[in-house]
Amino acid sequence: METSTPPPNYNRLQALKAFDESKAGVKGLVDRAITQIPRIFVRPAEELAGDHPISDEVPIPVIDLGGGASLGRSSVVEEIRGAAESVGLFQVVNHGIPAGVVDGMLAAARGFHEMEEDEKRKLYVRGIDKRVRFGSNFDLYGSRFANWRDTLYFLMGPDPLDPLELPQICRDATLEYSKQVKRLGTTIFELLSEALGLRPDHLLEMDCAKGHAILSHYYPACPEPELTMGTSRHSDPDFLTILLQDSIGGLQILHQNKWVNVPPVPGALVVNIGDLLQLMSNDKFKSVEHRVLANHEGPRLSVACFFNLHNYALTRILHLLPPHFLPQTSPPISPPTPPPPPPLSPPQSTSQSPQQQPPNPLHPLPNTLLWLHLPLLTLFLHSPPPLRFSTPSFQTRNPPPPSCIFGLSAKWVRVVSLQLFVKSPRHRHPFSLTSIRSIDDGTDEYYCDIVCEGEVNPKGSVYYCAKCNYMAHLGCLTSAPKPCIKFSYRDVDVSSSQSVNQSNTQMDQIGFDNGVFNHPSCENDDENLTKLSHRYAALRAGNESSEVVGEIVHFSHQQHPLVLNDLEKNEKNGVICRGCWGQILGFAYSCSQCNFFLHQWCAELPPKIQHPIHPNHTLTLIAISPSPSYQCNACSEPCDGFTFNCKICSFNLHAMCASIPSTIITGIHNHPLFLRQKRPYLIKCNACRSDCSGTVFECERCALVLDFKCALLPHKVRHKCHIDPLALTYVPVPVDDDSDEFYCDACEELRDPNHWVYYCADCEFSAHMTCVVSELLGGPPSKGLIQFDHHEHLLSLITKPPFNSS
Ligand SMILES: O=C(O)CCC(=O)C(=O)O
Ligand SMILES: [Fe+2]
Repeated sequence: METSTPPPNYNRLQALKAFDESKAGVKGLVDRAITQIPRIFVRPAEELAGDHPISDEVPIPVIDLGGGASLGRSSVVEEIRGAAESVGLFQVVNHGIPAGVVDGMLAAARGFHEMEEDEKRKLYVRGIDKRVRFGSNFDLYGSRFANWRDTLYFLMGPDPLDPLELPQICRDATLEYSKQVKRLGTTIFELLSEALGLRPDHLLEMDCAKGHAILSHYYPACPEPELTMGTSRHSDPDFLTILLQDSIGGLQILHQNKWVNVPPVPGALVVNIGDLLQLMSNDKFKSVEHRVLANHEGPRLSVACFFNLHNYALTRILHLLPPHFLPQTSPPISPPTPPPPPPLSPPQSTSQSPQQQPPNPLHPLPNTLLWLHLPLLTLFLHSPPPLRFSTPSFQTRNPPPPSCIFGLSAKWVRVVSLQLFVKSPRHRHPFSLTSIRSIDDGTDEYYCDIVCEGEVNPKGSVYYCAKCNYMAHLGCLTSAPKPCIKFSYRDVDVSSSQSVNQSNTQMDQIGFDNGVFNHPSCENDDENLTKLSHRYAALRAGNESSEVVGEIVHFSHQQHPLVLNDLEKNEKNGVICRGCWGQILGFAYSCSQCNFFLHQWCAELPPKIQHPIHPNHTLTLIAISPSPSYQCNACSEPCDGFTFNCKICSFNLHAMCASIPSTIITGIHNHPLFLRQKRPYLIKCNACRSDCSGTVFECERCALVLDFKCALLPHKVRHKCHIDPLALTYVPVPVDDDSDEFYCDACEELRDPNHWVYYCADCEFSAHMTCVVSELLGGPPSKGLIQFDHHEHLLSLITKPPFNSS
């Protein structure tokens, strides 16, 4: 085929750039009456060859939200649960959005896309900073082929969008549709919460419906539709999408390796689960891959509403307690009484009888974190929690951390890591929270060995004992008849005085060797871990509430007991933790005789952990002074303070680095990034282009690889070098630029155009990553102050005191 073999002088980048600079989108091409599609739109031959067959065998569920006379809320919840679990997509009718509003939205979208090119050009922008933008192929320079589609994008919330920012031609219709679709989204999140066995407001309380964006897609008629795509195969990187499509069709989902049509149903809206909800539900709900075919017929219009937090947040933890992990027969743990579910859609709803209520949730939410699950955690750009906790370890290395410490890994990391390790009376070894994917023992069926013997979802996570290759459903283990014992002392049964005495002996054996304090449990059987925890528990007075004052003997400061107290109340805020060198604000352990403080989280770190990036051996907690022989295998910085260590392999992880979730979603990239061990072959970080000598985060969909530190960089910062916020971005090289030299607008030195930059699209200002956040990257400190958009104060540097255990 002529179009599949590029002519010898074909310059793809130039062609992309020409299309981009026309700012007229695909509609602009069609208006010029082309008969062949430009080569940038042609799907590569190997992709065409590897495509899946099309099938209509699987009917797409159509769910009547009105319920009808005989259907109650519970059957709607059941239908939604079935669809979200099996297909990941369904259509809803009787959804409560009036036909006039829906039609008005489609007409308004069409009105915008069919305006004069000059009018649309005013909103044409590349980059993701604008809340209102028109464009074609937002990933133009990064995708393998361009899509036959233009898009108008509005970020409607969480912060309200000034209505005057919307183009007048579609303003009223979009505002009305946005309001109605948000209301529908709220209803669907309630139903989905119930489908997970949770209180109706659970997903709403986790801010799932807090932000949404409206994308109006325009798919012009295509002269060669078989050669391209309207929208390439993808899944949505949000919580949930509600899609309005016109009657042309072309949307398909990938189900059991076949492309299945999602036929337009009059009056229906399409709902699909996004990646975040799949993660949060521990893969119970499916974020289905989908695409849109190009078509001779056109234009096709669709309006997608993405429920997402967008760039609103800085760092936020999402945790969900998936009910399918809980045996149905388990007694409820102080279940709260769920509020009555709201009506589904105003006209048809009937009041619910008690029998129609969803089953009681089995757990109080969200105060217990028993089932908090590492791979479920999602990092968003979000305002940090109160500044009580220390910086991640790589920030606390050289140079020292900003004094007003924000948390890339703040409270949530601390909370999370306490839940990663559990000890159950049913098994002698501790269990660690592990993704099945990382176990990979050659089998493809997994069973709960410890409790129910039932099958385990191969895409989910379990509590896992690596020594015995035993696993248990998260819920099975944590809802075992006797409460399971978490490694943190606070959950340990304090009744066993015998254990306390035995652990005294262990405590006496703590050794000091080459600047390394060995945790007493290093050399001993795992069962001592429990005993040690018992000792902590026995020493502690009071109960779980934050008012408690507890006392422990800590392995890193054996000479005196440490007492837990509120430094804020005692006006001692701002002291430094000897475990992680972060500032302490609020609760901490302190020694009344020495100037020695530990964050509560640092003091309560588990003595041993099993970590997904070092699965073959247990890691032991040690406290060390900086030494070239101890380098963190995640961030590659020297270890200093509390470190998890494998003696056999000389493998180390800063306690903080060990606590970073193995799945993150950051504003830097649209898809989840997965924590992976260093590859056997040399691999370069896409952002800084340096060899990844440590652990990486990678996207399974885009072959994007970021080293540990770059992946955790803030997506957006405000820095003294530029007046507007800067976003961490890859900025494509302008091909028409005569000069082949590129400069950093902050330091005015040369920059490598292949490296990511902190970028302001409005001013085309680009700065080296290191110029903006040198503190985080371990380079020379940028002088003075730095501001991150998630923290209102400027951050300054403080000097770290030398490590000294007394
Ligand atoms: O246009 C469509 O039907 C689907 C659009 C879509 O998948 C998206 O916006 O993510
Ligand atoms: Fe999509």
